[in-house]
Amino acid sequence: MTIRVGVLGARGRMGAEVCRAVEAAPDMEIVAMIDADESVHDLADVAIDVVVDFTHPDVVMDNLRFCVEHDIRVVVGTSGFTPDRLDTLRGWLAEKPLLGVLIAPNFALGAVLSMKFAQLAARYYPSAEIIELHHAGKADAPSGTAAHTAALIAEARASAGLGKAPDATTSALEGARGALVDDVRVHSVRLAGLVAHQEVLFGGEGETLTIRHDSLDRKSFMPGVLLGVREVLGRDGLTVGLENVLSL
Ligand SMILES: NC(=O)C1=CN([C@@H]2O[C@H](COP(=O)(O)OP(=O)(O)OC[C@H]3O[C@@H](n4cnc5c(N)ncnc54)[C@H](OP(=O)(O)O)[C@@H]3O)[C@@H](O)[C@H]2O)C=CC1
Ligand SMILES: O=C(O)C1=N[C@H](C(=O)O)C[C@H](O)C1
Repeated sequence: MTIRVGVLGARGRMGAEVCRAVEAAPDMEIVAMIDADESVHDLADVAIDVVVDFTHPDVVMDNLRFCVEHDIRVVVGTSGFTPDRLDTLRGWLAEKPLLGVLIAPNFALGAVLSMKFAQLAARYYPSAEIIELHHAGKADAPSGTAAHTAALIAEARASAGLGKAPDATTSALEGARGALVDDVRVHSVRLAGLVAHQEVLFGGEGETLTIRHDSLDRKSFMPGVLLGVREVLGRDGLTVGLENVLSL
């Protein structure tokens, strides 16, 4: 069977790379390429198995609502998913129990592994902070990957009974200590020349541990995206995180 794929955000940095990867995949074909000057509603008359969304946090929920209403499975790379948004999506999917949506904050294998490593390390260190570094064209901060990593760290810290990280700061310029995500400090760097990078820093008695991942090319995301397209065909309901597909 050839998987018929539609790409939303097809002319963007990620969307264009996804179109190339799908075209090169022996078991997939592109049946629709939609960008900002077209509408997701154009998919209504297209025979399609999976939509891949790499658009913008402001539009991704409308795209998802349309796809769920039209019984189309979706692989989502777009960032901006808060717990509220995930709950809304779960509500829509509850009405369509035979439909699947996969959302992955990061499709790069190394990024998924580094989040898992961070989750594992978090219980052992009183201090944990995240530095995420991206290209200057990125719309949102902090990154979806950093927010997901912070949530995993916070969960691990809570189940280990760790309280707040030590921090004697009593005076600081606004932003100097980063943003608090689930009580974890996240610092966002935007720099021309970068692609997508993250460091998770842990500190304890006389030692630090740094877990760093670098996406040096958007090709790094493609094996994960193609895996997601194949997997979402057989998965009903909402899956968040490629770690679940990889059974990590
Ligand atoms: N999960 C992952 O592994 C990764 C996730 N991302 C995320 O993917 C998203 C896109 O990133 P990136 O490709 O760099 O961004 P780009 O801005 O390069 O691409 C987004 C594209 O979507 C288009 N677009 C905007 N609104 C719509 C719409 N309603 N329907 C269809 N297309 C639309 C944009 O058009 P226009 O420019 O005209 O507005 C643009 O061409 C971001 O949220 C980013 O964080 C990125 C890399 C990896
Ligand atoms: O905008 C990007 O480029 C990326 N966005 C995702 C995020 O917000 O985490 C994934 C990756 O970091 C690249």
